[in-house]
Amino acid sequence: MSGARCYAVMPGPRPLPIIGNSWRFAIGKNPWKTRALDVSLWFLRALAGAGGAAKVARLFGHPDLVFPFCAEETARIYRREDSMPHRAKAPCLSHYKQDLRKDFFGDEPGLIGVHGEPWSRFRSKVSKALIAPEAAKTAVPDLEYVTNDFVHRMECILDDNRELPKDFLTELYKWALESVGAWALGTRLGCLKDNDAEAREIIRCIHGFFHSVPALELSAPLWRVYSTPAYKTYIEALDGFRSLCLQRLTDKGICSQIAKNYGEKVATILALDLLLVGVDTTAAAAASTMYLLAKNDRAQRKLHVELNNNLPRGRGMCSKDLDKLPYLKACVKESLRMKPVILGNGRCIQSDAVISGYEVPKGSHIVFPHYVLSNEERYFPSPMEYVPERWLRDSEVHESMDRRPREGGAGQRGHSREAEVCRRQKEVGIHPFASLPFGFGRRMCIGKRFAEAELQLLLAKVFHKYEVSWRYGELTYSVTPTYVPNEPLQFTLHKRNGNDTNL
Ligand code: HEM
Repeated sequence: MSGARCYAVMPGPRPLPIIGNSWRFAIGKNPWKTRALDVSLWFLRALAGAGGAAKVARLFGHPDLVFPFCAEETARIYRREDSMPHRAKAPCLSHYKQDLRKDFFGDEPGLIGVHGEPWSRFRSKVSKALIAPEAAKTAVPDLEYVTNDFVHRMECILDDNRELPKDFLTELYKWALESVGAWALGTRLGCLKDNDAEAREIIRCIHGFFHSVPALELSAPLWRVYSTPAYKTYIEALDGFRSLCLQRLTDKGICSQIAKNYGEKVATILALDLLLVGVDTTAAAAASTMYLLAKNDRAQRKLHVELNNNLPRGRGMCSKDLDKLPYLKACVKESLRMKPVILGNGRCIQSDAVISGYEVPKGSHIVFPHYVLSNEERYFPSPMEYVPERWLRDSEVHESMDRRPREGGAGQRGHSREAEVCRRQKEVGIHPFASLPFGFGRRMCIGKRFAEAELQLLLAKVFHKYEVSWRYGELTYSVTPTYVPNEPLQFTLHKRNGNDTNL
């Protein structure tokens, strides 16, 4: 490690004797609030300086956190990771799988909250079936049914001013859960119905689960001392999801392939993991993309032109139809750049390493803060501007600009601004490690292709049918642990004339 600086001099908040740095999160004053980790990341970025790294050391019951604020360094660390990457622990979930319900999980604990050999064994069983491009492509027709039902539901829940209800984020959770159910279990769960007792029970579990995660996994682990209300809700929800997966596994869906090869137990455990991480993630991504498009007339108009020109009429959609929507895909990438669902991905290093020029001891937890990198001028010029075109290839940019409806002065000004951002983006290029919403390497998101198809279908249907507008102030966001808006998502929907033939 010659030439590297000593770990002790890496910048970071100074730990106090005995209580270290944990007290900062316990007190929860800015910039150390578990729900405002975006603020903590920008604070650490300032401490680190350009291209540097910062740390939060001596956290109670948790390894030190090291934050390298550099895309090159991120690439270097990811590329040297071993065959069994360790991610951050999810202590309460591990406790559920490995202690409380050990009789059920045994030596097949799944993917989430699992590391080392057990993770590697499980992932090698399920990886191929889930990651293969065909896995998401063949799901498109089933996902389209779910999406059509959801868009129909959106119309039904509008108020007299054509505004969506305050709890629209929960509606998005229902859509995402129904979609994962269709893909993974090959069945309809019924979450989009109002009066179905079983559906109500599932939705109660979703609420319980997602609302108790921050208290259990991000705050002081009081649940280890006594059964806190959040703990009870969480365990009840996990038991509910587990029995749902056991009862609803069918001979269709992606998990049925796993069941054929490795048995129903492995398939059920996989289904549970997919439900646990495949619902709030896609719902958050859908919420942010709708919001950013609703606030950006120019991008929304361009998207509508692309949809109008390419969506099939008189038949259902297939994966080839999604391939004709580069602008829509760019809109999703741009949303995940500005508002990534997971602010930073992590790896626990298994041996000593030099990171950003500092000696970092093994066992430290490296957090790649891609939320900060993807909102920095040096990687994405004018980072606060929503410019999906920066993700398009040259030919696609020209095509999308030519097709843009000409609407006079304001449109022209927008056009030149977006062209200028694109020009500057072309100059710096897009660093492949500056925006990594789905992670990277062997442990990257196993549901990426499915999530992309699911999002594209929903957004295509919604923005083809409606002009979506936003009549309120800027949304604020919290980490829950996904990055979601705090305020109600009361989008206003106006039907576009004659464009709902697809629904
Ligand atoms: C926009 C939506 C989504 C985002 C942004 C997202 C993001 C992520 C990220 C950042 C990771 C960690 C990757 C790493 O450590 O390198 C991850 C892991 C994972 N995701 Fe996703 N995800 C999304 C949707 C989904 C969906 C829909 C599913 C399944 C239905 C899913 C299943 C998983 C699983 C099972 C893992 C754990 C993989 C492992 O540890 O081997 N995700 N996701």
